[in-house]
Amino acid sequence: MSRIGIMGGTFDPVHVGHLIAAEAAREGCGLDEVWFIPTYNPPLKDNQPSVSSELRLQMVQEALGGNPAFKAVDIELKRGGMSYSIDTVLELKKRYPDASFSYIIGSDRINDLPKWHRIEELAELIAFIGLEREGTAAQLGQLPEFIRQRVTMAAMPPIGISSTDIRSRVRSGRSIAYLVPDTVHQFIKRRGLYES
Ligand SMILES: Nc1ncnc2c1ncn2[C@@H]1O[C@H](COP(=O)(O)OP(=O)(O)OP(=O)(O)O)[C@@H](O)[C@H]1O
Ligand SMILES: O=C(O)c1ccc[n+]([C@@H]2O[C@H](COP(=O)([O-])O)[C@@H](O)[C@H]2O)c1
Repeated sequence: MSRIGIMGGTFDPVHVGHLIAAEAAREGCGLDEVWFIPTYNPPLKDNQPSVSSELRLQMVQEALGGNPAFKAVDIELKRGGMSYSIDTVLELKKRYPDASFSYIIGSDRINDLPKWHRIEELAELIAFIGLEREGTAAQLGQLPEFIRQRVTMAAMPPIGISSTDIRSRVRSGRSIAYLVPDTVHQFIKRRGLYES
């Protein structure tokens, strides 16, 4: 049975923090593959994404390059609407009954888990692989028991990079070199994304 990690995100834009988190989860939890799934409309985010879902998907594809263990999956973009993880997990389990899925998630999002749509059902269907994110420690002790028992932490070097900071850097003409893969950097420059 293949073990698949779901790396869900807005990826507005994808950055090396996402890639390092995915690799840490893959290695730490013995995953066969990590599927990067850009949201169409992210729940619990106040603002709409700055660029279209097609562009966010294309940047993810650029970032993953030829890594055979990483793949971009457009299931949420095709579904449209609010990208609730419960809908994605139900759809993936139906389509791939022989795979085993876990959800990769940074510590900022771990702390939000009780607010996720139909979380009781989701936590029964899937386990979470948590990664500490610089600036927001995972508060596992604050989570209800039914969620806490489904979270396994994997180690990763703390990476203080966010898409918010990258967007703000581009807007103010500062460098984003090495914060995103070079292919993504060129893509952003070529299309003038995030400049205003
Ligand atoms: N630097 C990082 N270290 C660990 N996990 C991260 C890091 N950046 C993002 N993640 C995790 O990746 C997933 C997708 O994140 P998302 O696409 O929202 O990026 P973001 O940098 O948090 O974006 P924004 O700044 O726009 O909120 C979430 O689970 C998030 O916790
Ligand atoms: O299903 C939910 O209610 C839910 C609430 C918040 C976040 N998520 C998922 O968590 C992933 C990371 O979210 P974000 O907002 O950091 O891009 C992404 O796949 C979202 O769809 C899911």
